[in-house]
Amino acid sequence: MFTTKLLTLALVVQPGRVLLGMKKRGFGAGKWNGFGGKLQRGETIEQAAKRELLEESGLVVDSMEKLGNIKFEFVGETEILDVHIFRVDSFEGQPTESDEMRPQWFDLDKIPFGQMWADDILWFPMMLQRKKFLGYFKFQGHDLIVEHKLEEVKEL
Ligand SMILES: CNc1nc2c(ncn2C)c(=O)[nH]1
Repeated sequence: MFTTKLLTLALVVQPGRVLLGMKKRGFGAGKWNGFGGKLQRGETIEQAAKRELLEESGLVVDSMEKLGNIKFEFVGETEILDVHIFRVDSFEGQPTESDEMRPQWFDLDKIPFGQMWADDILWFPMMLQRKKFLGYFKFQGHDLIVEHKLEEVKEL
């Protein structure tokens, strides 16, 4: 009954700040988010995360760690979004606007959670503390969380 779509999400973190992108079109347009998207045929999740970051921000990953996995359900829809979340601590290049994303650095005490997906404020602190986490969020529309689970885990 449910199908699953694998997606990647990469958060680029430097001391005291995080890079977010303003999504310019498509799913989640108008929200600040990390960088990511779907896997191409034959790609691993890690390869897709690196490719999507390069395509959407112009940055080449030097080091990246898998920190989270969140499954999203939307009431009335049968496709589960299975989002694999990575933290990027070192990269090459300069953040560059793409068709999809307008990148901007945010101080960690000024993250625009009010203009992000409603779940982000709940798991960002774990990602910033390098904690590993598993989550499940059920959304009603794109703004209301009607159910969720979020736990720190030792291993993903
Ligand atoms: C539904 N909440 C949510 N969805 C996302 C996110 N990143 C990519 N996608 C598809 C996110 O942070 N929250």
